[in-house]
Amino acid sequence: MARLLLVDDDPGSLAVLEVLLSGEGHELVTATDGAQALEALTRGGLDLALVDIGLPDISGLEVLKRAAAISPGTPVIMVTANTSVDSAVESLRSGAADYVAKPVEREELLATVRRLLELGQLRAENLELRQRLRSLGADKAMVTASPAMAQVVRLMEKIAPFDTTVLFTGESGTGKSLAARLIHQASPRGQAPLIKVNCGAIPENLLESELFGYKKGAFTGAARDKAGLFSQAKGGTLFLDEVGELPLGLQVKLLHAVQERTITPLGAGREVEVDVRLIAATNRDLVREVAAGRFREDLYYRLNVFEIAMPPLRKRPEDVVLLAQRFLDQAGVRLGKRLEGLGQDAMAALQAYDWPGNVRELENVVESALVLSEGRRLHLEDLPAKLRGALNSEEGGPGSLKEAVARFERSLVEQAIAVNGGDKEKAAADLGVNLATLYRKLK
Ligand SMILES: Nc1ncnc2c1ncn2[C@@H]1O[C@H](COP(=O)(O)OP(=O)(O)OP(=O)(O)O)[C@@H](O)[C@H]1O
Repeated sequence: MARLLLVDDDPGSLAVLEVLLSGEGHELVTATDGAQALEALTRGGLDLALVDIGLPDISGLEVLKRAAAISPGTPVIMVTANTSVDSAVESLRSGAADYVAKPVEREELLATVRRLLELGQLRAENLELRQRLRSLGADKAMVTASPAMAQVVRLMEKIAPFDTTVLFTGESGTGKSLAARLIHQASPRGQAPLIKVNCGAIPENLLESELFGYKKGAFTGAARDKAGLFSQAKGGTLFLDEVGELPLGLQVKLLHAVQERTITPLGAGREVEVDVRLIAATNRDLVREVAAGRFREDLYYRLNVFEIAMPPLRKRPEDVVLLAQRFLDQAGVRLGKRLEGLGQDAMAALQAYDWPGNVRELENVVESALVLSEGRRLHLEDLPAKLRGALNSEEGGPGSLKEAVARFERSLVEQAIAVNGGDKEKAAADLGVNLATLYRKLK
């Protein structure tokens, strides 16, 4: 049995909610304005709140926002007065767990309430899972030396435990897929499958049956039932990569699946429930795609409940050398050719380049350089011409290598000092130089 708070200033609407929920065996607490609602939330012990968006004193959205502070464990369903996408979207953005539109339909309401109560239970049982991303070490799997990436990891840690839909945006190769995997692993769904669909790579006519599955005889060649990716991801996470490439017709079907939490396999007479957390990624500007009529606005808002923008590599210079070192080690193990590390000249060149292909390009550059390398360390001559060019053209003219090396050394020293909490002696020890050298490099 759960305790539900129902908030509506109209006695008629309140009664409707009470009737709809009466058969479920929950304890119902009612409030007819914002002040009463906040009072009830402050008293606590509520598993769920249904809040009408239009209240006489403080708006439903305001109640929603304050509820997050007063009673963060109580998910809020907003009851929106009409079918206006705006207020629904605004609700989701302001932290509502979901919304239902008036007139409230029984099945939809009950399904939403049940889902959120189940989720709440999971949450309570798995509170310690919130810590898992940390102990799992996102920063071990992901290089995150830059402030921009540290911020991304903080967001990931916060949202991993919840079923919130996440949209990763960012250029190709910035690590969106890796981040999606880490969120999945750190979530309560981490032991269940993570299924990845590349929406741009599957031909349009196959995509629907891939996603939703089909029944035997649904079309010529359908010799037996086939579970779609939604079903394969049951209990786990469905990762929709390149979601911006999804054809419009399928966008409608995806929206339906996200909204109703049901899908209909091709040729099936009835809908089946889906139980997946959605993570989507795109390197397109979806706002522009919406404006151009290529992406449905309602789907965009459903996916964009929580957006994480992956910064391009050129915006996080602190990560470049660390990533290169990691890739050099990994490729070394894989190819059976271990090197001692990166030469100063190679480091400078890696830092001077602007990495249009981001981390993936860096990974490829390091691996090919490793294959070519003949020394104990990776050097400038092992790197592709585009990188050597970047280094030479940077300040134009001779002396630029020296400057680049100096700049790089300085950033390395600063990083070491930061890592050691400002302790220069420890930083010097880490870098294998004495204190005097460290001060000289800083100058
Ligand atoms: N911060 C990071 N630390 C370590 N490895 C990373 C990091 N970011 C990305 N990588 C690695 O770089 C490669 C590219 O990353 P990924 O495939 O996640 O990018 P993406 O943004 O999903 O690309 P696309 O949009 O093309 O699908 C992968 O091998 C990934 O493991």
